[in-house]
Amino acid sequence: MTNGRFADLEGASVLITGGGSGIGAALTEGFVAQGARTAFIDIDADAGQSLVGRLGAAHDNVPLFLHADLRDVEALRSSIARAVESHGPISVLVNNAAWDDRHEIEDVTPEYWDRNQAINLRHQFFAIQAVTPDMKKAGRGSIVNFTSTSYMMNLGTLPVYTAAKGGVVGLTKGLAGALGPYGIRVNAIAPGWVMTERQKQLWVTDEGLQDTLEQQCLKRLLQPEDMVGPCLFLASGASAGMTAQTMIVDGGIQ
Ligand SMILES: NC(=O)c1ccc[n+]([C@@H]2O[C@H](COP(=O)([O-])OP(=O)(O)OC[C@H]3O[C@@H](n4cnc5c(N)ncnc54)[C@H](O)[C@@H]3O)[C@@H](O)[C@H]2O)c1
Repeated sequence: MTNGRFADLEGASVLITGGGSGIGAALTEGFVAQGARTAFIDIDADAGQSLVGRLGAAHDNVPLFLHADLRDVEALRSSIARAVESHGPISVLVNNAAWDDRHEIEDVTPEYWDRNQAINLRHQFFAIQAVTPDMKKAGRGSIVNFTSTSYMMNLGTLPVYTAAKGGVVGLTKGLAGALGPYGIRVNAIAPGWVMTERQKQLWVTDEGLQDTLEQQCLKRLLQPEDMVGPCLFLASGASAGMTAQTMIVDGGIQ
């Protein structure tokens, strides 16, 4: 896949949440390939270390893996502080981590609700809160929040997740308004169905794939790498006039 070259990302200090596997790992690799000083936070130590090993063998700018649970706001804050210590003030934040758990309405407890929102919505706000003081000082910064087309699709199997993903769009627009005067841009990416290992292991069925391909304009399944170009574009000065937007990357359904 060709992602092009975004010269201003070379040497940029980039932080990606959930960057150890799935779409996040493709994003980590994409930013490393641009020459960015890339840090990623993930709860999965094995995935994080193996990604560092793989990318370290191919690139000089080895990414920094920060092992933390993003539901723990203090752990998130201290991970961000470590990224800043190693790479300098963050100029690009990618809020990617999520947990697309399925649930029945009657099984959702207040504790489940809070846990779900903590990984699907809350950490995005607190990561933004932590990086914006430095971005304000620099007078620039780009934030990319991952939402999902699922919140527009009346899916019945994961309403707590889709509520959070709808919230990501509201968060994106609200913070774009608050941070635009400081030169900080906040945009979102809404992927369609992307064939990560987790999707293949847990949710893919022949019928689901067939339905998706029938609905998509593009008659191929989306891969994690399909999210990289759009994210690099939103992170870089190539999109300097864009903020408060949600870019849909779903092969043409919405
Ligand atoms: N894959 C899809 O089809 C799809 C569709 C629409 C939207 N998205 C969105 O794209 C983004 C990436 O999705 P994905 O499919 O790659 O997800 P994934 O589940 O494959 O990967 C998520 C990553 O986040 C990490 N993570 C999960 N919980 C964490 C926690 N508490 N603390 C720290 N790290 C944690 C995981 O270890 C993993 O590396 C998400 O925001 C998701 O909602 C994905």
